[in-house]
Amino acid sequence: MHQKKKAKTGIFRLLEIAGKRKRLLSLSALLAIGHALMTLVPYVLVCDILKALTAPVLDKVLLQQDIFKAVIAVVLSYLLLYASGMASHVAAFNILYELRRQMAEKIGRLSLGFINKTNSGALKKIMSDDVERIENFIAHSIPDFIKGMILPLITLVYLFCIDWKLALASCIPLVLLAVFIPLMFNRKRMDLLTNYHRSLEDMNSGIVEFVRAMPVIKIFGHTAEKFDQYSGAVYRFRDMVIAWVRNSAPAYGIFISFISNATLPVLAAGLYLYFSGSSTLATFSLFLILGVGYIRPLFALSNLGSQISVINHGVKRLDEILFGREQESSGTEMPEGNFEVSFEDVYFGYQQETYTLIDVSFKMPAGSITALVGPSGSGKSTIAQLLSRFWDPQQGRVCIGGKDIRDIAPEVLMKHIAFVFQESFMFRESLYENIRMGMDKSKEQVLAAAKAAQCHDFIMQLEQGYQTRWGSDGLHLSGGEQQRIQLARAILKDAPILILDEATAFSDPENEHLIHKAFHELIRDKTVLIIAHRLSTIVASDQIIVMDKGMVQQTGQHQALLEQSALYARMWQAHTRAKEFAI
Ligand SMILES: Nc1ncnc2c1ncn2[C@@H]1O[C@H](COP(=O)(O)OP(=O)(O)OP(=O)(O)O)[C@@H](O)[C@H]1O
Repeated sequence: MHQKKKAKTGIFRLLEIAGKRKRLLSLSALLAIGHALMTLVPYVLVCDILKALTAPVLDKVLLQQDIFKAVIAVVLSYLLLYASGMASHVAAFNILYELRRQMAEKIGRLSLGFINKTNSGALKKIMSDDVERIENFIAHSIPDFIKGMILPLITLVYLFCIDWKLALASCIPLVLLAVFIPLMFNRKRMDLLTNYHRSLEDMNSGIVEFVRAMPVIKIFGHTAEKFDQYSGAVYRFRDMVIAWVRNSAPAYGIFISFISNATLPVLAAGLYLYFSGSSTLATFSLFLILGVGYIRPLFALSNLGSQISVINHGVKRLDEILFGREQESSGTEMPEGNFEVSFEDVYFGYQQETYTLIDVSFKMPAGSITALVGPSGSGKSTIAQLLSRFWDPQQGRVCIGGKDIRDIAPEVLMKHIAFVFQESFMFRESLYENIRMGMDKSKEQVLAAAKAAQCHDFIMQLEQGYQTRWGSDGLHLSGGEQQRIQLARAILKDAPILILDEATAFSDPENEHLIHKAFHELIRDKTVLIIAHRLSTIVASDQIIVMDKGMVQQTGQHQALLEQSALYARMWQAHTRAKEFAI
């Protein structure tokens, strides 16, 4: 079982993640410090040059040497910056790779239901955008932060060595900043920042939904209403930004003006000391440059607060996946050759307080066909999802061959179950790979499955046949053709237990005939669970389970159910009437 350790949060968690590349990051930090030192050298030399220029006799050799040293320092400073950036980027991209790999592995161990429920856009955002931000922070912000802290410190030490009185004057803006910086990072501002990110996300999701759903919105004439919903999110974002700016502007303004006007105390003190004869022009000039310039790197720190807030948000979402509850399994083998499925007193709810399935019990003998029917929302798909362990029941057991599926290793269970979904998921690969799906099967087996699923003919009509890439220009497969590819995958998998979820829902009459041919090939000798709305497709099933409001209302064969179940009889009548209407 996954033990959730006492998790670090926010920036501490990020440093923990970054710690995996401690050596490279330390190297980057050392190089960043070297760069900071080198950037100081030309300024120090300016002081020497000024001294040389104001000396009674001009020492040209010394002057040339200083200029040469300054050029070397500038070159070295850039080389060190480059090396530090390289090291931090290599570390960051390795961390990025590691995080994405860990997340992909973890997603494979999370319950399929969790993945199904978590919107794919949100998962993409976490795996792509949030991880990217972490890379950005490690690659850029950590070196900037080190530089921002070290450079002022070294400069001040140096300045104190030259002239402690002028150095004290240079510290005045720093002291004032120390007072005002906490004002910038107040609790309210941090809350506003969190809300800012939330409303930004709302607005982004709003626009994606608005654009994606445009055909439906137009057909149903909801453009104005949906636009209002979207523009509502935009207005909320605007209000949020205004509130944030209002809160931060005063402290930020003070921060910027201190940095920009840091010259004043040095200028005043420098003029006084120069005219009173306690300081030289060279020293005064040095303080005018360095005693003011040392504050500039602090600029980089001014954005740190908002960056940390972004990172906190991203790291939290990342950890929701990395520390997400894994499916429990004591993981043993499948019962040898016995593929009878049974639901025993199963209670299941998506939310804790309400049950979607209530005391569901039934048996599917090995090699038989069981159909689930019932009104929309009665729990048919949920039963299918429980059998393939998308979720675990809160009470009761789902068994294969008498063994609780929680006691079967997930990968072993998956090997024995094939699921034909309502929607066809196609991958950006060749049609051949779309059928093979990484299974260890020969070319002959793939082709045989495609033929049995009635795909072979339409695939061979394509210019590149099986090598045609899904997503390539000009390739269009109808819904029925995509479903037949799904059936080919299931035939190729040849799993003993098969779940068909409304597999004929999208087909046209010609496709339906082909799909039925493929079906018969697929279901031979299998334990089959079919969820079908078209009752005519399941009249010959070995048993039909009538579901109503999450409960098994009646179980039996078609003829018997017509007499015993009023609900089934009504559904059958509605179905035959619909068929007559269609004729
Ligand atoms: N991921 C989910 N999270 C929360 N509730 C869900 C989820 N999936 C389904 N439900 C709810 O569970 C109930 C049963 O849904 P289910 O999809 O199992 O019914 P169904 O009989 O298959 O319906 P349909 O015939 O319309 O597909 C419904 O009220 C549905 O809203």
